[in-house]
Amino acid sequence: MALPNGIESTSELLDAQAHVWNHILNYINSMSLKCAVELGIPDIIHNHGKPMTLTQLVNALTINKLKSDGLRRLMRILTHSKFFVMVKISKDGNEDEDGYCLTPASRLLLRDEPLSVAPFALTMLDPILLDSYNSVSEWFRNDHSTAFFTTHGKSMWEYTGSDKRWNELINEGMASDSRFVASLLTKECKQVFEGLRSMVDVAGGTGLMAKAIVDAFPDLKCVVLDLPHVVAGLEGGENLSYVGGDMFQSIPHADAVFLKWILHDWADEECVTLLKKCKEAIISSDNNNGRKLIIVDMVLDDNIKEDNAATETQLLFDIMMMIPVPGKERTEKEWAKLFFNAGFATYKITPVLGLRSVIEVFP
Ligand SMILES: C[S@@+](CC[C@H](N)C(=O)[O-])C[C@H]1O[C@@H](n2cnc3c(N)ncnc32)[C@H](O)[C@@H]1O
Ligand SMILES: O=c1cc(-c2ccc(O)cc2)oc2c(O)c(O)ccc12
Repeated sequence: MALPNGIESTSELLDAQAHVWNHILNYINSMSLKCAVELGIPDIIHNHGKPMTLTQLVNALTINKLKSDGLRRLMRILTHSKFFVMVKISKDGNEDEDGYCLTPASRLLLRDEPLSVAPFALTMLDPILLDSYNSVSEWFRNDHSTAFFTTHGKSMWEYTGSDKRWNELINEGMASDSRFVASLLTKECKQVFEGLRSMVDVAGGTGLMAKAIVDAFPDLKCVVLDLPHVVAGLEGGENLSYVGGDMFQSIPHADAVFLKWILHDWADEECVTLLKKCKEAIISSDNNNGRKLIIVDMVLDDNIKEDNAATETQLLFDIMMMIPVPGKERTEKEWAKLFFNAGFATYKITPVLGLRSVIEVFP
């Protein structure tokens, strides 16, 4: 049999086939992870307090006991992808047994872990989002702003306002990420907030981030602005208040404006409009540490590093920002262009949040 054009040897042919197969089946890694979170496997192993055998795991889970071999195979792929490790448990006088333990990655999937990413897994792998990925080629041919719109007939934020389950899922997802970022920001980036008297968290969701910031900086008053259905019924406190509204129309005045995971939702034109509104909101502040935007978002590497997991995750986020929302992840050059087009003079990037950075922007 002739080799396909451009393939020079049988081994190159077989490597190419394995590469394609791996990419076709890669979603099974994501779905296996989702299944483990839904079944509560990390929590059950954690609560067991010591390595757990397959039999113990089957007995502890509320599953059909006839499916224990399926569970063994699920645990095998998840152990291969470093969510669990197997250790030998010695039994008096008998052969050793294998037991499953958690890894740093599966500790982040525990439900009661304050920094849990379980809500992120369940939201990102919910059919509401996954269905949109089946419309991507259709979206490339039509004039809709997102594949989410092609699938559901409305924007993701409109959908959130019309579906209670999805609204709760997405708000809990955002809140869990805010817990994660807040715990790092208030420890590692104190100087960014020190001396501020007022701040608006623009599109701040249900306000978890703002709550953590006012708790860490008691002299700071924070307003959370988000769409009316997101902040409906939420009660503020001494230093925290909520405003329902449209950030493209008006933003309350303050020393500083905080934007976490907002600008990556929007195309350049909307970002410049929003940045100009943010500038209007801070420009009259007389606070020397104020008159700034504090942005939490990704800064993509200019040079794509091959075989680098961090680069790949950033590129996956960039595609994710194209499917439910009309957004993108940006390189430093792309960020700078937005800031200068919106009339800002300087910016400072502090890469302290793993794949994301804190960007301070000054008029
Ligand atoms: C990706 S979420 C980020 C939420 C929050 N900043 C965080 O990081 O947890 C985007 C937020 O933008 C809000 N949003 C979308 N369009 C908006 C608008 N026109 N005005 C105000 N908020 C808006 C959504 O309701 C949602 O809470
Ligand atoms: O569609 C999403 C989903 C999220 C999300 C879900 C669950 C979490 O625990 C965290 C985040 O985040 C998004 C986001 O930040 C965005 O800008 C657009 C879409 C989504």
